[in-house]
Amino acid sequence: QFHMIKHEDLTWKESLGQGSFTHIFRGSKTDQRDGVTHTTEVLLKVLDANHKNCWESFFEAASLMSQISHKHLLLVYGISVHKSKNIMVQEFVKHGALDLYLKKSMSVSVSWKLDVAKQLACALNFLEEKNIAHGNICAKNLLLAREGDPSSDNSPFIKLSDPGTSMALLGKDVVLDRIPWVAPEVLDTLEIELECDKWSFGTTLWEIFNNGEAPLQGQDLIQKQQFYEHFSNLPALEWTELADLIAQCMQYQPELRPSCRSIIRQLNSLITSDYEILHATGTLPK
Ligand SMILES: N#Cc1ccc(Nc2nc(N)cc(-n3cnc(CCO)c3)n2)cc1
Repeated sequence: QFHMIKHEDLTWKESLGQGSFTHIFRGSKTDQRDGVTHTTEVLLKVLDANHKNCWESFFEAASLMSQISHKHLLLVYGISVHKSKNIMVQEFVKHGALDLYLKKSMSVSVSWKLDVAKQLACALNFLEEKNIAHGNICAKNLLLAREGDPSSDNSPFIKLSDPGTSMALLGKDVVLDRIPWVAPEVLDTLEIELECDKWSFGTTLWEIFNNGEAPLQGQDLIQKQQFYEHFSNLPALEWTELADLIAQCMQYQPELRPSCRSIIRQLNSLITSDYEILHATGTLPK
């Protein structure tokens, strides 16, 4: 169920960093279509050689993304296996990971952030309708395809990346380090259900409205584990309606978390609320 890409059709460029057990590189792929050679810019995601045993899960994650297509889901062109290297070939998303973008550009507006949040909620709604849990929702896995800028009215556009290697295969420490994105119930079961993505959506909302700052930044694994043991919550945002939505998503009882439809409805009312005007001008419209 995968398109196999020949290694010689890939060109490798600079390293762009790393994820869990993976390294990512900018690159390009060439393919012949009706006798014409096409060169496409791609992102090459390579599974670390010392985690070769995870290759099924690595490709499982990718195949999840290539079985279904949606405008806010990352496009995976295929895989390439060469000697001991397992490579996922993804579309190259122009502006990269959202967490880094938010940290760099502190000047995105409240409506920009709400627009991104709504796009993520739509992607999750699409997955929920297909009963597919993603399992690794976070700002680092949101890729910015279009910046959108305040001057012209074009808005940002994001794509949800593949979930990467499944929790079951990641070491306990990697799972603990994903606190507070990973839902509390996952620590016991290592099973990902739809409700887990709602929890992670709440954490990601918190990140977006804190300009990409990681929640529980700098806390060690013990402190992170205690955060769940004490049923703690993230510091509430000033905007109470938004803080309420985050709190609804980050409820310790999975069945109490809102449906995607409810999340989208609440985001729509925040988008139409006067907060943006009040926030921008300090006064409410007459
Ligand atoms: N400067 C810069 C710059 C860097 C990267 C991209 N593009 C891109 N395209 C993708 N398909 C995936 C990613 N990506 C980034 N970090 C991860 C790991 C966490 O998911 C994945 N980046 C564009 C510009």
